Order: sequence, then C-alpha cells, then structure tokens
Amino acid sequence: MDTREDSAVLCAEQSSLLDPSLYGGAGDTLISDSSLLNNEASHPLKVYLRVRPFSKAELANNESQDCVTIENSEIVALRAPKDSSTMKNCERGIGQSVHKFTFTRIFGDGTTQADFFEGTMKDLVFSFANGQNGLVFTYGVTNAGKTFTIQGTPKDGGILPRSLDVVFDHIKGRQYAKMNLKPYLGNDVMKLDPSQVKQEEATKASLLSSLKEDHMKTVLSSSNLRSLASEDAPANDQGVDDQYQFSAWVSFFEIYNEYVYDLLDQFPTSKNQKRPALKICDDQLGTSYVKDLKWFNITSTEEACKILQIGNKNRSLASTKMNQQSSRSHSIFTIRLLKLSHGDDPGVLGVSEMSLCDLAGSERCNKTQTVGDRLKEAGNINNSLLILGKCIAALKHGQNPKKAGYVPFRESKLTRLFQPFFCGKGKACMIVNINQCASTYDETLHVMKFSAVAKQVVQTIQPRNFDFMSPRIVGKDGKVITEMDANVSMEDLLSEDEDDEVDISILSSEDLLKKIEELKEKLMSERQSKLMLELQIRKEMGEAMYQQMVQLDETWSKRFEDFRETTEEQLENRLEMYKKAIKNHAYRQAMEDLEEDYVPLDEFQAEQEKVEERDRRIEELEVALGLRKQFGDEGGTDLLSSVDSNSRALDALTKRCQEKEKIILSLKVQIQNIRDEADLNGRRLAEENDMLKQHLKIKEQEIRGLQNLAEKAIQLEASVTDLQGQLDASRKIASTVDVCEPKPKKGLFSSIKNTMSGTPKKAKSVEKTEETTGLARKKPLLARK
Ligand SMILES: Nc1ncnc2c1ncn2[C@@H]1O[C@H](COP(=O)(O)OP(=O)(O)OP(=O)(O)O)[C@@H](O)[C@H]1O
Repeated sequence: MDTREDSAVLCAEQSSLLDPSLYGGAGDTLISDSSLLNNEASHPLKVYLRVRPFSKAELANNESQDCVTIENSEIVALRAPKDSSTMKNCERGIGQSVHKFTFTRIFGDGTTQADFFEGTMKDLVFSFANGQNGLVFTYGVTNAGKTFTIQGTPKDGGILPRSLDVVFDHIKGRQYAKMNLKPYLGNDVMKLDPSQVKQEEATKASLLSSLKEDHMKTVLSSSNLRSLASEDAPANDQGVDDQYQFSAWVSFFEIYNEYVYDLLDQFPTSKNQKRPALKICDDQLGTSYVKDLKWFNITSTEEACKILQIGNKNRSLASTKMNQQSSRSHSIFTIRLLKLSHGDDPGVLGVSEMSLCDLAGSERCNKTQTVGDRLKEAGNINNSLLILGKCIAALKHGQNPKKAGYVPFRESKLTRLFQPFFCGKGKACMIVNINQCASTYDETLHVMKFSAVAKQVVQTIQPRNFDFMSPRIVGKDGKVITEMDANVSMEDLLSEDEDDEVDISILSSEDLLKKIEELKEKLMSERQSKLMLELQIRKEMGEAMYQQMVQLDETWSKRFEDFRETTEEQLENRLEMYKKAIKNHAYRQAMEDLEEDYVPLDEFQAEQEKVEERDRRIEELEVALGLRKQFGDEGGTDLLSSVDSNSRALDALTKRCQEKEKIILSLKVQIQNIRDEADLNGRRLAEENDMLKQHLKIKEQEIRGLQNLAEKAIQLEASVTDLQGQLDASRKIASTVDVCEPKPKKGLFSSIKNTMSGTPKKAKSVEKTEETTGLARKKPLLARK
C-alpha cells in the first residue's frame, strides 16, 4: 500500500525550482514577489466561483428566477426555484431552500476574461514562471462555462492563452533556440542527438501543418491578449537575467472512460483503428506522469494556441466518431518550462509545470444518461469526479491529525495525476463554473456543496533542497548523463506501491535484479497476507452463509407449519360442512317419506270397520251355504235370497277392495320412486366424498413437497458445515506456514501452491468431526420437521 496515501496530512513531496538561491538572484524581476518563494506555510485551497451570464435562449425560456445572488465578493446565496427537487424536499420538511457558500473570490456574470485572469491566475502564473508547479481545474455542470474560462474564444482568450502570454513575455529574448532538450518522464530532461532533433522538428511541422487554413483563423492571436493583458505583468529585465535561458514545451491529453489519450498524436484514419491509450507511470520520486505522451516545443503563444486547436480538433473528431460530446472527457493541457544555464550546451537548472484541466460536466447520470455506453461513460466520468470528491473530503478530514486516513488518489486516473499537487508538488486552484438557470438548480447546488468541501482543504508546500530535486538529463537511450544525487536510493527510484506501473527503462540491469529480488520477497509476504485475508473472508462468508441457512430453515419450517395448520383447518371445516349437509339431507328425506306414507286415522278406522263387516258377512254366507246343503232347496230359499243379497254386497265389497289394492299399489310405486331418488342422492354424496378424498391427497402431496424443501435446506446446511470444516482446516494449515523462512523462488511458490492445493485434503479429517457436529445440529431440525 502506498504510504503516501495513508496519511491525509498534505505532505510535501517535491517542488522543483523552489530554491531561492537559484531564482532569487539580485535583480531577478520575478523574485520581487518574494512571498512565493518563502518556505511556504499551509494555505487553504483557492476556490474561485465564476457565474456565467444567461444566454438569450435561456432568458426566453424563463430560466432566470433569481436563483443566484452574489452578496459580496466572497459570499453567494442560492435560492431554490419552485420546480426544483430542493424546493420540493424543502416543502416536505427536508433541507432548506436557501444555501450560502463562501469562496476565495466570486466573479459575477459581468466579469471579463481579462478581469478573471487578473483575479485568479496571476499569482499562479508568476509562480510557474519562477519555477513552481501549478494546477488549475474547472469544475461545474455541462454548459456552465468551463471551456470558455480555460480556452475562451479566438477574440477573447481564456486563462490558458493569457497564462502563455505572460510566460512568453517573461522569457522573451531568453528562449533557448534549439530543440535538443526535451521533457522526459515526470521531472527529467532528455538530450536529443541531431537526428532526433531533426525528427522532432519534422513532427512539429507536420503537426502544425495539420491545422487547415480555416482553423487558423480561429486561433487566438497574442495581440488580442496583449490588449487585455495585465498591466502589472512582470517585465523582463534582460540585462540582469540573461544568464538563464528557457525552453517551453506543451502536451495535451484527455481522460475518457478511464483511458488516457494523447490529443496531439496522429488520429487513426481507419474506422476500425483504435486510438492508442497511454499508461500512467511513477518516476523516481513517485510522481505520476503519462508515459509516451508527446511534448512539443513552442516558441510563442500563437504556436501554443495552434497546438491547442489541433488537440481540440482531435477531441471533437473522436467525439463524432464515438457519438459523444466534448464534455464527456477531462482534458489536460500542460506547459513545461525548462530553465537552462547560459551557453550553447546548457545544463538544466530546473523544470516547472503548469496544468490546466477542463473537467467533464459534473451532472449526475440519473438526469442525463440512462443506458448502455452513455451510462458506462457517465459512470466513469462520475467515478473520476466522485473519487476527486472523496480525495478532497479525505484531505479535509485528514487535516485533523487524529482523523488522518486513507486518501484514495489511486482509484482514478484523474486523481492519480492530481495527487502530487495535493502532496506538495505545487499550487493547486479550483475554478467553479455555474450558470444561473432554474432548470439545472439541483445540479448547481451539488457543485456548490462539492466546492464548499474543497474550500476547506489546506494545501501545504514545503520546498526541499534544490540538489535533491535536481532534474536528471538522460541520453537518447534513456540512460542518465548527469549523475544522480547519491542520496537518492533504489527505494526512491521505484514506488513502494505494488500496483504502480513502474517505468523500468530508467533502471540499470543490476538495479533491476536487486529490485526483482526485493519484489519477490514482497510478493511472498503479500501472498501470505492475502492468503490469510482470503481465509478470513472465507470464514466470515461461511459464517454468514450458515446464519443465512439457519434463518432460511427457520423461515421455511415456520411457513410449513403455518401452511399445514391452515390446510388442516380448512379440510376439517369442509368435512364438517359435508357431514352437516348429509345429515340434513337424510332428515329431509325421512320427513318426505313419512309424509308420503301417512293415512288419516278416521279413514283407517272406517276401512277397518268395513273389513270387519265384510268378514262377518262372509261367515254368515258360509253358515247359510251349510244350511242349504243340510235342509235342501226349500229350507234354504230364504236363506239363499239373503245369501244373494249378501253375495251382491260381497261383490261390491270385493270391488272396493280391488280399488283399495290399486291405491296401495300406486302408493308402493311412489315409495319405490322415493327410494330410487334416495339411492341417487346417496350415490352423489358418495362421489362428493371421493372428490374430497382426492383433494385431501393433493394437499398431502403439497405437504410432502414442502417437506422435501425442508430436507434440501438441511442438506445445504450440511454443505455449509462442510465448508466451515474445510475453512478451519485451511486456517490450521496456513498458520503452519513459516512466514519468516527465506526459501528459493520456485520452492516457495510451489510450496504456497502445494499448501493451497493440499488444504482440502488435510481438511477432510476436520470435516469428519465437523460432520458429526453438523449432523448433531441437523437432528433437532429434522426432529422439528
Ligand atoms: N462568462 C461567459 N460569458 C459569456 N458567455 C459564456 C460565458 N461562459 C460561458 N459562456 C458561453 O456559454 C456556453 C457554454 O460554455 P462552455 O462550452 O464553456 O461550457 P462548459 O462548461 O465547458 O460545457 P461542457 O462541460 O459541456 O463542455 C458557450 O456558448 C460559451 O460561449
């Protein structure tokens, strides 16, 4: 881990050309600003606010709702317009509708480019010309005026051309005419041989020729600036200061989707060709720089502006090819000034650097981006800005020594390049651009809150001895020509951070071998600590999974129980209902049957009497028949006549009996019908009963399914237990690894590999004991089920 990041206290790392003995010579006009070269104490990060005027279209769209009120040169008030989320939240009782912010200085919408340059950049540019490093970055939502502030228009240049103009005014007449000393790595200088110089000249000519005539017209001319330039810009006193000469170089690159692209490199002509992405490396002092970035020697502001224009053209070409807007990337224009001794073959006395960074719009992705590449792009932009915000917050937080903590500079390309400036490399300043539109109020408020935190960051620059910081001159093969300081050790040459991409071309083979050995040892210990960490994580994950499984098991058991209870209850209710229905039906049927068979008592008695009467008559007739046979016809005539009359009565009775029998028969038929109907109802009831039984079976199947689920949960629990067993075994094995004993390279690697691959085998014995405990744990669960 980078120890520099561990401390949030703004450390001093380097600040080239800060030795007053080199720049403080009597009569050096720039040194008149002595405060710049004092052993500088801490000072808050300068944060300037620039408010853009409304465009005609914005005024027509009713964007002007008095959202921004500048109270004085340092305080601005923001009032939420009625349709903003801030106002809606405020109406709900969350937050407030008016916010006040303090800045180093506030510039209203009437500020001219010249006034803005005067008020913000003057000190920084003077410092740069004096050998101090500087960084300026603009922050704000899209369309807030960031590019306008940095680049300006051809007629009215921004801070970049104005800074160049001041620098060229300062070095006028003292420019080193040759191109054979060129910036190299972070802070060094490469001495080019004549063939390289020719190549350098040809590359520059080819680059400048790529700017077509029509573009040339849009290039800012230095005279435009001079008319507006500061009157108190430092004048050059050549008579006194001509023992020095200067060489100015520029580079221009962008960070898009976390890739660094050189904007001054030839743009690929074919559609299938990708722009080559550049790497960020650390130099011998741990300062990050963009490797293989193209540097161009410039001799005037016009030349620099042409190069800026070419870079802009490449940027917009990339934009159209990729269907993106310019504001989607962060662009960084850097000027390096080499201070050289006098003569034809000068020595390099120092290198200073000033970077102007036009950050991408800070709008959040929920407003503007939704899907696909746009979301990825927005994510990357927002990530860089988020990390920048985190770094600034961490720096602010770390100012309290008790709270010093990790500053995540290395988490984005942008902050990695900004890091040296927050660690003492030079002065940094932030320009916040806002518009006053009501529709972007919420985003603007977000920007202001960000800058409020930035404003509290305290920057410390502690200059070191110049000898220590002396830039090295290297030959065309990259080998050092001028000796390095003996105090600079190998540790200084390479960054401590394993993640850094180290530019190994700066080391000799012995140094490399030594470094490889050190790195191997570091790798071993890192691997061991990683292994321990992995084991710890595995253990924690195992425990978390086990907890989850137990919870899952409990939840399922509870759900299963609930389901079983409700199903049983439902079935019992339905059974009761059917039983009641059957009872009712049987009762009704019995009542109906009873009604059908009912004969009134009077009728029954009358019939009974008639039957008795008929039996009596039959007896009388039988008696009369016996007498006739005994006493002959005469004796029986009377009797016969009475018998005749009796037999007629008998016939009548028989007829009536037959009628009654018919009635009885029809009654029997009716009874049969009723019985049939009862049978039918019985059958229906039996069918319903079958259906109910089937329903019960389905419910039972569902219950069995739930039981299976519960069993699976138990199995999962068992596997968690196994995992935990393996984990414990691995931990035991890991603890036996001897971290201190140096071992041969292959032996150690293979030993770690063996240890790692052997872990599960050894863990088996532990597994068995764990299995039993696992089963023991499972049993209560099963018992519950
Ligand atoms: N101070 C100003 N005075 C007049 N016009 C301005 C000012 N600031 C910005 N503008 C105009 O506002 C518009 C947007 O400005 P600019 O392109 O600089 O915004 P930006 O923040 O760089 O946007 P993006 O992030 O999308 O690149 C331009 O037309 C520019 O000319």
